Amino acid sequence: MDSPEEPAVRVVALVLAGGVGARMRGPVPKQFLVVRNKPVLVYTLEAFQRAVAVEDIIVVSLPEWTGIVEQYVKDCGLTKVRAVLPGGASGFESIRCGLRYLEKQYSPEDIILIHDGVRPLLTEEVINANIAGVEKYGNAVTVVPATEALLHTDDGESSSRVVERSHVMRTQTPQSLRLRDLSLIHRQADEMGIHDSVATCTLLIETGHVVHAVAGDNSNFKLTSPEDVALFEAYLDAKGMS
Ligand SMILES: C[C@](O)(CO)[C@H](O)COP(=O)(O)O
Repeated sequence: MDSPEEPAVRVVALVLAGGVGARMRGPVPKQFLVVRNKPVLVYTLEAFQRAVAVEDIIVVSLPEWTGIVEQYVKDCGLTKVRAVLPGGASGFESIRCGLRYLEKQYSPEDIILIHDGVRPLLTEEVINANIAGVEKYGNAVTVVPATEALLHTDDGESSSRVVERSHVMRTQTPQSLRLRDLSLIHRQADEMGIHDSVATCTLLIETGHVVHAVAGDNSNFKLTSPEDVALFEAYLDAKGMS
């Protein structure tokens, strides 16, 4: 007798575009900055659109920009984008907004890749490494090694303690896990009185879980300050993407 077919696991990108980007000091939030005729966020969404394993993309945006994002989605043929949702006051809150939607639309076993909208040079290799990491370990956090000397500081001005760099991993995104585990850590955060956390990897640790690293790459950097735009343009030239 045939066994009943397992429903296929879907891979969903949850792209965060809800930050105001104060450090960029620009006229528009950094995810909407137009670089070589295209907003940064569109480059990021295109990386998931190209990735064969990714089925759906959900965008969480600054509330007043959702209409504009929907227009970009239409104009740029981003056919995998299923929803553009208004975000909250922090990354943590924006993930919550996404989570409420995901819990209604997807299955607990589906794999969610949480990614910063301002990391536009994400590769399919890193996306696939995240999916494989979730399948093998239950979660995957993209990291790169620390290559500089690292010093601990309490006051931001002086240090008397070296942090051994071989014990440090610099995190990037995607940070990925099954929907059921994303729901679980946010439920645990509520129970523990955690109202904010820097990232999904920090929330996993704060709620008592072990995170598993997968290799990112230096081109998957976060556009944070004005100099990063020049770096982004240099990468676009080097990769022949402009
Ligand atoms: C999630 C993150 O990109 C990991 O490096 C980072 O923590 C995001 O920080 P932000 O200040 O919310 O941009």
